[in-house]
Amino acid sequence: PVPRPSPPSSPVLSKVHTSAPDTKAAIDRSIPEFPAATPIDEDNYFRLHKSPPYLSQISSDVADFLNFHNKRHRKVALVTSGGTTVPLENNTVRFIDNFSAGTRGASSAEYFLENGYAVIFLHREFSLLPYSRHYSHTGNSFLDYLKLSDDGSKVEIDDKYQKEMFQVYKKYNKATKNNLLLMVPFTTVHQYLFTLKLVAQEMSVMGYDALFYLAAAVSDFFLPSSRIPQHKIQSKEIGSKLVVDLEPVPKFLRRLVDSWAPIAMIVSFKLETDNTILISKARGALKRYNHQLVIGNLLQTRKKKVVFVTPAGERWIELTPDQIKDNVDIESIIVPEIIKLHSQWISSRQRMGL
Ligand SMILES: CC(C)(COP(=O)(O)O)[C@@H](O)C(=O)NCCC(=O)N[C@@H](CSSC[C@H](N)C(=O)O)C(=O)O
Repeated sequence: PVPRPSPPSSPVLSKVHTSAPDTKAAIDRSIPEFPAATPIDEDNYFRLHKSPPYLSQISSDVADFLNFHNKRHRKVALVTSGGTTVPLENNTVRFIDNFSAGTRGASSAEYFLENGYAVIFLHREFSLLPYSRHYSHTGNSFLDYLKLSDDGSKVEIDDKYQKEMFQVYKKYNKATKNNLLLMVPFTTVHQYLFTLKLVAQEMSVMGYDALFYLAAAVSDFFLPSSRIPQHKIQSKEIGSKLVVDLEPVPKFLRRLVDSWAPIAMIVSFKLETDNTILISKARGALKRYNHQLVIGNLLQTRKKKVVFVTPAGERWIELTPDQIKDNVDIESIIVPEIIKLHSQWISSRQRMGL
């Protein structure tokens, strides 16, 4: 028997960082102008833009991770989380950001792990992470959870946090010790699209055991390499106003469903702020991309209710006042529902002999 590779002792962090501007991939005037969003030109985006320099590192981390879980017939969820940025200069001083704290993705990743899935967490670098989200970005410093020992000789966890932190740490420890969580960062929409395409294509080895859960807040417009200034835009040069001429981001969801991951189950999120258009926009996305589920949510109420939109119709999931009072994560209800749908998806494909 092939000796089992011993799992890494810490969450496999692709040893890459994405938040520093990649000034080397500077202006490339040789890249022709092209409208990025027409279906025919979508792949031009990938053909004509340079992929992030660290992608081969991520590719081997993902391949090892998938190989490890494929051998164990474990389902794998690709959870995307956080907002993508659109840099306005190559030496990025200004960028357009998409709102997302990363709660939806980080919390959902925990519930996928708790339900036996392995998770590739494709996340905005420095946004909320599974498990540590309970103690970061909370307005407190992590030092607020610590105290000095009675004899003052060392630091330890403050007693009032022991019980809850013990539960969180046990789950974190199980995920990391068993190589169940692979953390893959992005910052720009460019990095996100190249990495999503790479991971999606590698996940085809998982067949129907692959699930895509697209909670990242993805930019709809970007500044093509052919037009991005190299250095910080000088206000005196542009006079009183800055005019930014953006292109639509390639409709990657169409590429994901049609070509990168044609047999996996794909769940996307539709974010709106106007309740009167939420369901129609979610239905529109489902019809346009022909994937399995769109979860609609309003920015204002995203932590309390969401709507599942499938070809069969729509169904709201809403926390009760008691659940809100008890700080129940809505993802603790969403994720098991999705897992049920994933099992049904797999059996239906197997019944059809696909
Ligand atoms: C971002 C939130 C609201 C979570 O918030 P935090 O917990 O604070 O992180 C998430 O639930 C969500 O709606 N994510 C999806 C947001 C999004 O950008 N959705 C896109 C669909 S994916 S981008 C798809 C692209 N436009 C295309 O058509 O291919 C959209 O609404 O249009």
